[in-house]
Amino acid sequence: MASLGSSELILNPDGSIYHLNLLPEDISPIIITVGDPGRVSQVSQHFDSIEIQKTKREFVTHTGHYAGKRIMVLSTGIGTDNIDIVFNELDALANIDFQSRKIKDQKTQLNIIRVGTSGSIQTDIPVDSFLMSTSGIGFDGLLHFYESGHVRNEALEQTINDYLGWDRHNIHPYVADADPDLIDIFSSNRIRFGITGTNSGFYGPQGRSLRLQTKIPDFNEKLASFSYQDQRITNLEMETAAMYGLAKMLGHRSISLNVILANRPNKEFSKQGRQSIDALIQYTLEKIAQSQLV
Ligand SMILES: O=P(O)(O)O[C@H]1O[C@H](CO)[C@@H](O)[C@H]1O
Ligand SMILES: O=c1cc[nH]c(=O)[nH]1
Repeated sequence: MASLGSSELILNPDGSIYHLNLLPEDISPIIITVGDPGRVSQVSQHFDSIEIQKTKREFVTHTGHYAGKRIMVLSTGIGTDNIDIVFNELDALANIDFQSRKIKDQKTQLNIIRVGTSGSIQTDIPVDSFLMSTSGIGFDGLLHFYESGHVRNEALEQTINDYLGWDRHNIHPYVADADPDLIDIFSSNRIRFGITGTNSGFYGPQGRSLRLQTKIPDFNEKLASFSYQDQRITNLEMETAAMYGLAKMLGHRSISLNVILANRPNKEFSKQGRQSIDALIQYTLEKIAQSQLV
């Protein structure tokens, strides 16, 4: 097997990976991702000890210990463009030998758990509730750049594309599912479930209009009216579908948990977002502590 060239696997002078600024020993197979760099310490403040703190651009990492488990929390910033960087570089840290620049024979599987925020498109999913994404519908296009057909949920993908008929707008979403083992670990009666729409923007791509007119005026309503095998599209955010697709292609496991900050049809926004996010962080850490994850 040929070595990966220095323009492909890019390492910093200290041997760390290009964007995340991490060495292979800095990571743990239990990884919490958050969008907001400020949310990293909101997670790690609950750790029993913090071993590593590193930062570059929007990528802040704290690795530490919680209830006897080594856990890392990493900020991804906003959007699936960053998710592409984060997942490829986390996988490189786990599964590429940085000395030989060759892919390791023995792979390490990572468990990547998003603790994020999102907007509900259903009237009955209130602000400050917790939602687990069983599938992600990617309007962002990232998976179209990879050989990803084998990991996508093609039945749901076909159904949603037939229903929307938005090929005329150059919009052809892909679909990828959550990892079933992580669904079991993080489920409880505190969690709502739904299909999450992931898009490449916060305003027009989520049907928001301040001064600019959107091209599809009933974007959110059309998504909210879709159903598939008793499941609905419940919420919109900017990372989940790409996380699910990339995790499956790379042989990792991923789950996305979100606090609902906005209820779009009810035109409400949480007045206690920080407390709700902290509650989801503590819920997630407890579920990790109780799990067999190592
Ligand atoms: O709070 P995070 O995790 O960043 O998630 C949501 O918030 C950001 C937009 O405000 C997007 O990243 C969206 O996915
Ligand atoms: O409406 C929302 C709220 C949070 N994050 C999003 O991406 N959209």
